Amino acid sequence: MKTEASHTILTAKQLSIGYKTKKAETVIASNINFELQKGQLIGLVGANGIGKSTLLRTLIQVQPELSGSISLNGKDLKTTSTLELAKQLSIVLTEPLISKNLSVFELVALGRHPYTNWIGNLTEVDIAIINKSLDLIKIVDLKDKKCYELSDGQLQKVMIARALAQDTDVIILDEPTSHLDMYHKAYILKLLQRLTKDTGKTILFSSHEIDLAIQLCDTMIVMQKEKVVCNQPCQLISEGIFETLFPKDLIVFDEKTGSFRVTK
Ligand SMILES: Nc1ncnc2c1ncn2[C@@H]1O[C@H](COP(=O)(O)OP(=O)(O)OP(=O)(O)O)[C@@H](O)[C@H]1O
Repeated sequence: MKTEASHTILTAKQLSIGYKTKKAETVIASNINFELQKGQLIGLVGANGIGKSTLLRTLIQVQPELSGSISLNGKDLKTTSTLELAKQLSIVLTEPLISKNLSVFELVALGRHPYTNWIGNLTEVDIAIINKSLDLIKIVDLKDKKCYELSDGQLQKVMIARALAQDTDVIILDEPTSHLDMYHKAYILKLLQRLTKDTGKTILFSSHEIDLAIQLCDTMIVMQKEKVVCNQPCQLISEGIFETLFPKDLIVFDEKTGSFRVTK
């Protein structure tokens, strides 16, 4: 629900996403409309292969939309330069494309790249922001460790700290909970929820952890074959959206508990 103080930060209008070659166009999803509000935690869910990563890649402009528009803080992304975009939107990918030979501090420092000169010299302000990011994620003690010494859960926290150091309004994460055990899945999503409250940033993540997303998100985007819907989790439950997400032969959604269970 929109309150008077709400502020729309990321908007998709009549968005159609997919893949285009010289010969053909494959539409993965169309008629996507949403308005994401500042300071919210937003979960993007849907079955395997439905198009979550395609949508996120389109939102971060790694691939072009087929049609429709995306705007960030009221400005169409088509008219936003790469550098401008890097100051407004940061990304955490499932498989980090980084050298694990870097120390944790060095990796988090990469988040300052859009602001540093071409040699990458860090100013005192940059260093203060890096340290604040490490502190917010509670990984100051890992600062001097090499990334290859970290567990998957620790590395995920470091990647989130890098995104924080980039100091953008919006952070987008593609499956931040993959490779993690049950405890760390909940830990990371709870951490993202805390960050939205502590920093006012808008965080959008894709995940297969629908039960956790229902409990923690302010808003969810649910991708289905026929439609993409965006609403508060409780509204989506009452609209019966989760019941139609998967074939009912194996798992069913229990509206009372807001979770899935295996059929007997
Ligand atoms: N580079 C590509 N070229 C053409 N089609 C692609 C490409 N990448 C993905 N696809 C197709 O787009 C569809 C959506 O894939 P996508 O990876 O976005 O789904 P997803 O919801 O993120 O899946 P998962 O939950 O399994 O990660 C799939 O049918 C996939 O085969």
